[in-house]
Amino acid sequence: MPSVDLMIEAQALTKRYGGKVAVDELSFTVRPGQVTGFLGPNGAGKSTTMRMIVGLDRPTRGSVTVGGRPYRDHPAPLREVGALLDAKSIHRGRTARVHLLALAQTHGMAPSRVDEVLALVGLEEVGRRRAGGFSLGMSQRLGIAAALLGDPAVIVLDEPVNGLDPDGVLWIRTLLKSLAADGRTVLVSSHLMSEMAVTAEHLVVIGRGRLLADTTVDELIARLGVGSVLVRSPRATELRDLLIRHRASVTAPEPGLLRVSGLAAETIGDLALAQGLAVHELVPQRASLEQAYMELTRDAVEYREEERNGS
Ligand SMILES: Nc1ncnc2c1ncn2[C@@H]1O[C@H](COP(=O)(O)OP(=O)(O)OP(=O)(O)O)[C@@H](O)[C@H]1O
Repeated sequence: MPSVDLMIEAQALTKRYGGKVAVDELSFTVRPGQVTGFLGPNGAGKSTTMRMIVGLDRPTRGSVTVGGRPYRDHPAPLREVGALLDAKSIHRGRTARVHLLALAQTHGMAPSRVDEVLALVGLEEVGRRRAGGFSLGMSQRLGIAAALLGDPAVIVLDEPVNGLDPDGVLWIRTLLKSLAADGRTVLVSSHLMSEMAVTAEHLVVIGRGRLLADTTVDELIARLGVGSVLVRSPRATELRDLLIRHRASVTAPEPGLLRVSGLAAETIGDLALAQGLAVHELVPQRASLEQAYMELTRDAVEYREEERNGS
């Protein structure tokens, strides 16, 4: 188990490739003990940011540190930061075990750790098979094994859910949560809000290299007004006053219709019944977290920018 809590801190982090700004003045903090989801549409700059975190790319301006210093300045970086950036970037002719053994040897880790991490990611049966023949899902697991080899306090995974079947998705969700529960700092990127909403507690959302949100999942849901209930009632005005007295926030999009946040549908129905107020419709708006994310990132979707540039 890692003994230290290490934060990832980006300050005005900026990366340019020629005329293209991939990451633009990005500042955020990733804390230990929770899974932080790193979200953004394709081309938002997530991979570039992650490469800078682990020293594979240099910032054009600004900085990113792990535990207060740049990754390159850590004496034994693999023991502090484990990363999966590109699951297919492995020596295809090597077996999974040999791949991990080579990593362990060059970083002064015990060979016994290789079998531990193979078991941890469910690859013990195929450890002696060549990695070149692995499916994307198996490669993802091998990449995660490599990231966990040094028992690091900080884990950075770029799109680890890609290519996994539903069992694999559930497995990784459970793994990430348990790594965070151990007190590790876990940063995981995805372009799927629905997956991050059930995996992460904290979210950093970027679009076109810029920060769009740095908040908890619950706060984001509240801020974007999702989790509301639509209530249709012939006595909407009285019902509205009643719900406000129960600390709900209520808007009236049209006569006879209320949009209520802060109370569950069941509570609204019970309160209305107790006051003898008829309710004709009571519809929880659950599916809209993904929509809210689309709304948040709408202007940041890469192809729109290209459309504008091309026109
Ligand atoms: N080596 C590079 N040279 C030039 N441009 C690059 C390079 N790496 C990334 N970019 C550009 O920087 C922008 C951000 O890319 P990045 O891969 O970081 O985004 P991402 O959020 O990880 O996207 P995706 O979800 O598609 O992986 C993109 O416009 C990309 O084309």
